[in-house]
Amino acid sequence: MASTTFFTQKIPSVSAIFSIYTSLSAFTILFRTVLNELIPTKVRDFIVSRFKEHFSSYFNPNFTFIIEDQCDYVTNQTFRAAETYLPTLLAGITTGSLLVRSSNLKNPSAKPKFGIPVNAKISDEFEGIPLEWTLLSERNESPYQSRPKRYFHLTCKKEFRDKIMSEYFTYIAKASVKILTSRDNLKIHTYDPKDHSWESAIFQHHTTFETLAMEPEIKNTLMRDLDAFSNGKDFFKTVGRAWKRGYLLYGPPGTGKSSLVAAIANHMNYNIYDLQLQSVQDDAMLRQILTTTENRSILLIEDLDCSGADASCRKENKDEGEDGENQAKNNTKNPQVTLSGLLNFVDGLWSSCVEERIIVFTTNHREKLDPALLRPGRMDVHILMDYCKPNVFKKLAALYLDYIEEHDLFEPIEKMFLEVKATPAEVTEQLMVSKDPDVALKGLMEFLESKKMIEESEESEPKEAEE
Ligand SMILES: Nc1ncnc2c1ncn2[C@@H]1O[C@H](COP(=O)(O)OP(=O)(O)OP(=O)(O)O)[C@@H](O)[C@H]1O
Repeated sequence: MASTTFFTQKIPSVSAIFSIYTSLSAFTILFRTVLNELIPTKVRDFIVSRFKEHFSSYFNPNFTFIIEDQCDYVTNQTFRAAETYLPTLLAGITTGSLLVRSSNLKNPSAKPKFGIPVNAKISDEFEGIPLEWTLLSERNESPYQSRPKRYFHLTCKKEFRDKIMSEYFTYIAKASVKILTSRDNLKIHTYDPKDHSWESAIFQHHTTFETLAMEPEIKNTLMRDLDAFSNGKDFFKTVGRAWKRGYLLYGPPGTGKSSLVAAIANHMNYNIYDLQLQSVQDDAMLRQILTTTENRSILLIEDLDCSGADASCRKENKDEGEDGENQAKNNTKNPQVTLSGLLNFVDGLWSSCVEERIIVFTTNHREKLDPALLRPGRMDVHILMDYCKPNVFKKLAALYLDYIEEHDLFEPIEKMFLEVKATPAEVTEQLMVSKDPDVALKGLMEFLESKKMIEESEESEPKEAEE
């Protein structure tokens, strides 16, 4: 009897349950309607997302590091290190795809290189800790960048977070430096103003210091200077200077300025960033462009006297009678890359944002450059690439004519070089006419003689006019 009373007291009747359910449903509908009516969608989404985030992070055993491609307006060096290091782990890739690239024009049958596709997961292990990398990409909202924004997710168990933070990132930074130092292909990057990004190509220039004809003393001094620079990390730190070196290569067209840049890149194993200053809108853009270059690289700015940042061009236009309106038009093409903006990179605070950097300026007219660019400390070394002289000729003859060291025509040709202005480019053109030294050297001698006659007649022309 007691048990019957218990059951009749504790278990509600079906009608009672139904009425509770109806009331609850009505309350839920009412609550949802009030929520929808009173709280704006954005606020609701925010509350829901925070709620989810809180609970998922509470229960999620993993921790994720996010490594963006850019930070503080410069390339994120951790991103760069990961990009270099991860292709060595492609055996651990768990997504069913891989990028295959082959850009070696020298050897089309060379083994292709493999890259990381977006969303692919790559496994790594650090001191027994399993890790997972993912490359992600999303639309870029920046007005200066049309390329997608890329970033890595690195995931590990929460308990290893501190160890990864303190040791693993340093480990991949060191590993990437090792990989870059032993890379077999150099790259040349050119800035694309439409896309606001650097376009890359494999750099296959064969010129080395061996094949470059220069006065031996200048060449040896330059090579020693480059080696001291590359081994000089501690020195630059001790004396409190940015680890960079500036070279100004000047001389007439065809004397080997571009060839020398190639020889420096091959000697140092540095990539080249070739920047046309005319394609840069203003100093802010210049800063953004230059801070997205990598360490251990050459920044090349050719024909500096015509870059627009240098006052000489504008002055020249003025001298040639360009009126104010035309000058203004030209200035809108390149409104605000100023000399001081450029100097800031050569010498100022921004010059230290990339490490182990060589900056090379070339010009055919050093005398036209703004004196501010030539002041001590701006460019560390000035190198004149001059017209061909006997020593340079001998080197070119040896290179082009099967290591020839002597020939009857050497003496008269060497004498000619003391009187005639011929560039190494002109000389190599003559030497390539034949593999037979008699034919090639005879052709060169005739070329120099005809040049001498032209030069003499040009010199006498103004005198005749005066008479
Ligand atoms: N010093 C040199 N040693 C060997 N080859 C040279 C040298 N100078 C010029 N040449 C030859 O001439 C070609 C043109 O030279 P290069 O483009 O390097 O000259 P440049 O001074 O940079 O000319 P520009 O001022 O017109 O750019 C080179 O590809 C190379 O074949």
